[in-house]
Amino acid sequence: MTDSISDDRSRGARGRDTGAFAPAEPAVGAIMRRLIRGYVAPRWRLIAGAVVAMAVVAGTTGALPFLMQAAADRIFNGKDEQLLWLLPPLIVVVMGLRSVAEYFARIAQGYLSNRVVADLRGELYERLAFADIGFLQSAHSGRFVSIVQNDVSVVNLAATQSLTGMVQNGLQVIGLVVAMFWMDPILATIVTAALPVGTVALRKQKRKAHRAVDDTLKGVGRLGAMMAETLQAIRVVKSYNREAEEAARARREIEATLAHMMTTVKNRAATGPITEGLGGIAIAAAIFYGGWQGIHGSLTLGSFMGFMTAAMLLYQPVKALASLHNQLIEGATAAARVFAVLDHEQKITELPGAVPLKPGLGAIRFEAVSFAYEPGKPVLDDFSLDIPAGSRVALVGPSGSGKSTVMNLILRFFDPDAGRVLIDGQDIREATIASTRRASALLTQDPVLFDDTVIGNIRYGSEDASEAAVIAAAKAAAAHDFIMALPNGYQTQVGEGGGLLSGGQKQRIAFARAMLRGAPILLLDEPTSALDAESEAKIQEALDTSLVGRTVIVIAHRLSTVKKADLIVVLDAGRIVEIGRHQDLVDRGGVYARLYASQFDDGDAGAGAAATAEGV
Ligand SMILES: Nc1ncnc2c1ncn2[C@@H]1O[C@H](COP(=O)(O)OP(=O)(O)OP(=O)(O)O)[C@@H](O)[C@H]1O
Repeated sequence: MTDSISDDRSRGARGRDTGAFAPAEPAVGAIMRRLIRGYVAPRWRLIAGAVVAMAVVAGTTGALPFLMQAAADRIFNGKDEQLLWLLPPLIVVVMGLRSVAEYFARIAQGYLSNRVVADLRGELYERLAFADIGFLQSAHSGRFVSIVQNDVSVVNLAATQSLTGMVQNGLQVIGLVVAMFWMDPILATIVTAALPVGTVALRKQKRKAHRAVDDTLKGVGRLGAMMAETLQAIRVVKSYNREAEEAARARREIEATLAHMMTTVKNRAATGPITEGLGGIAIAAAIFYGGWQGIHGSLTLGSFMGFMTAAMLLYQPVKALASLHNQLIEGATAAARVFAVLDHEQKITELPGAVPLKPGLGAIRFEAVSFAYEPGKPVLDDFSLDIPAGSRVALVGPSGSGKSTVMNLILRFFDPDAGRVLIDGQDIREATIASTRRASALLTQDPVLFDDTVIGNIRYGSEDASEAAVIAAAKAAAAHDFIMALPNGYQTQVGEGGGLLSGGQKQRIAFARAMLRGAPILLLDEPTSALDAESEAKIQEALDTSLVGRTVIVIAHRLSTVKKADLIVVLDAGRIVEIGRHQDLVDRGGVYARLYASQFDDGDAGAGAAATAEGV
């Protein structure tokens, strides 16, 4: 039993990975085609320029053996003095041309690969921002960060660079092989016979290379998740003296990832002996055959030297091609993970003829709604509820009874499995997503502030709002006075997550943001539960005065805050077990009455409640 508990904990949120980013062994060809078609081909002009530059590099490389042959045959043997004056400047011109072409080829290649990275990152970021909440919750956010940052870099390093490298080196190989066959077809056959043998040997490495890279990327993703979690939870980490354990946990992951990286390194290094071994045999055979022909046949020293120059020059691009093959697999593996995120099918989508939700007063209706986050585990079961416009409704019930889920469905974060949710008589599934969400303003238990100024945070989602409107919203949220007392007033930077403000201040800024949005529906997910009595009283007062006419749904554990609600909905296991006004429910003596009594028997709850008894 103990073991299973510790297993669960070590996996926990830290180990979450649905496997969505770890496709089976990727079809390298298909992935490369997609990468080329979608990201490389649109820059065809640049590619054309790069190919021309690479062709010049290959052509000038192929010309060098001929120049060597001419030097040996006509200058040394033929004593051609005129050529002696001509050849060196010609070599300088050829080499100069080669280096200029190489310079442009490199710039084009660098731009192309970085462009692909930029495109992929932009697309991923956008896709993640629009992704379903359910998908985003399927893995730690650190893993998504790692895919955007790390996996995409591997696509760049391996896929696009190796792709251009393959073109460049491939052209050189073609140039040199053509030159060799031109010079001596038999010698050329001897040297190039090694090429197909090497190809077969390299293919065998493919599976190993894929696994190693996949494991490395997963490890880096886990490390990213760990780091994000440790930093976010740093106050808890320190207060529990867990710094050393957190560091040790990260170190274990780093060491495991290092082992996977070393497999990749060994795979890459293994291409050396394969190409070198085969290259050595080919050159030895060429020397023997060439030497034999030199002694017994008609092969001149110049022809032999020219040929051997070509054979030696061939060695470098062939070696590069061999290691690029491994890099290509690495890049394809990373690209497959990136594409898995890009291809994730959204479940919350708009119908083809979706229309904007007509602005109304915020009446909400649940019609026989059933919903489960996971198949077979129903959270709402045949749930029907009518919330008239402008009313204040409190959702109460035990933890896990489905209160937040009701809000998730109003915001269309998820769709019901059965039944309908209507806002002002319109099925929200038939409306556009943006207009549905515009109908509500959400205030969560844990207020979310961005690393921006106070005014930037209040204006979030209402960027066009005037300064006067911002101030009016801040006043309605009882925030104006403390904002004015901040060092730079509305221009004060709030720090990461609003870390430079108190919990109550953050909540009031978040409330001002919700007020500024001017939505007819306000969803309050226990927004005051973490506040001190004074902050809570201020927010309650603001709620009472500023929200007249709006539909307010509040989730509250402390029942003192819901006494004035028009309707109290008591949930249990996804069903409404009681519904009515406070006094009616107390008089009925059912679940609510018992919950209420238990809270007021409890000394703490009673004391906390006393200050806010005039709540919603
Ligand atoms: N994203 C999710 N994926 C899977 N299950 C979930 C998810 N969110 C909630 N649940 C489950 O759905 C049930 C209802 O959760 P919900 O958050 O709606 O309850 P709640 O009444 O708001 O609880 P609390 O008062 O503790 O916030 C719970 O059993 C919870 O474990």
